[in-house]
Amino acid sequence: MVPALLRHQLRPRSGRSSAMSSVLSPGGSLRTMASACSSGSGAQTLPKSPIRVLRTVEAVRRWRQPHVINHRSVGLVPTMGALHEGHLSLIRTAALENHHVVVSVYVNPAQFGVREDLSSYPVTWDEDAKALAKLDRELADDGGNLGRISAVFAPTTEEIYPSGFPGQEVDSKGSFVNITPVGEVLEGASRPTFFRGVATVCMKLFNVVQPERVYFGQKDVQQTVVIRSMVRDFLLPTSVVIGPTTRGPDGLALSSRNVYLGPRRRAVAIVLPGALHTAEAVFKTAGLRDRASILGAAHNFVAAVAQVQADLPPEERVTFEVDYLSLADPETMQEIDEVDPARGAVLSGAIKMLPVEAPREGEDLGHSGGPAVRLIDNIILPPQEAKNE
Ligand SMILES: Nc1ncnc2c1ncn2[C@@H]1O[C@H](COP(=O)(O)OP(=O)(O)OP(=O)(O)O)[C@@H](O)[C@H]1O
Ligand SMILES: CC(C)(CO)[C@@H](O)C(=O)[O-]
Ligand code: BAL
Repeated sequence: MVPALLRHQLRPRSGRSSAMSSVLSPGGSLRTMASACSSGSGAQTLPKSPIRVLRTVEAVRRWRQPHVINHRSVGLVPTMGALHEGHLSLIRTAALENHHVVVSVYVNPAQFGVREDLSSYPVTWDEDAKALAKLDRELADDGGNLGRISAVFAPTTEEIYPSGFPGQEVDSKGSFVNITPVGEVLEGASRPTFFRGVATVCMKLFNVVQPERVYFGQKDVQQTVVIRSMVRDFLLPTSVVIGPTTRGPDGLALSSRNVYLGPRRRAVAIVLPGALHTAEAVFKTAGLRDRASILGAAHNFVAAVAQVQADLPPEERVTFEVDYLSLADPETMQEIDEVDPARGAVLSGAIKMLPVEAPREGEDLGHSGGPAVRLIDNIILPPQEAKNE
């Protein structure tokens, strides 16, 4: 059987870099968002655009109702804003397949650990609004699309968590959705409240928007497995569509958090896709299937890059730590010793780019002064077709 994750891969598109100019705090973003919207006909819209901005659960439900009656399909693209070409590619796919596309923009506190970057997470509402308006015009001009961006759902935390601010501690009480064991390994091991927060907010977004289809990026591969499991196990009436990872010209996966890197660390961050590609080649080109050979190649690649950096003077050097390099089953994300050709596998990794130890004068260290940045990436090793005898 071909695992579901692998059946939904789309062809990759290349992307632009994700430089974000205006960076505001989450609180500031809401004020900016409100003032950035025009409200000529009563409903708020993005500037110079027909895209509605819906801020409440009730407003989404009111907007949604006639589309249920008229059998118009809705595709939801959940995001945390700071939009880049990866997000836009998901929206393009959603517009091909649905009469209406809803993009949610919400930095969900429940998925950030207490010591994570909730307070500095990049918020670029003005740029996001412009990117969405521009994309919507592009979608309208292209006759091949079924729909356009009909609405942005940008709720407040009061709307999404009516019982109060969600707990960020592992033992917090509250109404949470837990998807285990898939949510406990890899990203879940490093970020113990992460998938609880993701599953909880996605359940809420799906309940509010009631989309026929939801769109997620392969960049966050374990998240796609968690969401698929949630949809299956809670019998949710929505289809999960996975879009390919959009990369910069250097091969680095686009990510809102790349803005933290600054040029020096960005140049070295490609160690992660490099390691995964090296491991992929062991499987694809050398034809080896065992864990030691595949992941050994990735670890050797990383060690070689780390050595090059260690030999540089501190004002040129970049340091990083490998969180994990993994070879896992595509349906469960559990580690495997050997790739089963009928199932394929997911090669994934996470690295922490450490702060620059000796900044040069005037050096651009990245957003928020260049804190440690955790980056993730993955490559799918697809199942091999059975040969016809
Ligand atoms: N490079 C990418 N290619 C395709 N999809 C992406 C890419 N980056 C993010 N996505 C998808 O966009 C959706 C929203 O992601 P999110 O807003 O967290 O952006 P992000 O770039 O992943 O941010 P972060 O840096 O916090 O991980 C998710 O489904 C995510 O997988
Ligand atoms: C799916 C998501 C929008 C939930 O907050 C987030 O985890 C993300 O952006 O990948
Ligand atoms: N794209 C995943 C969101 C997060 O890391 O919080």
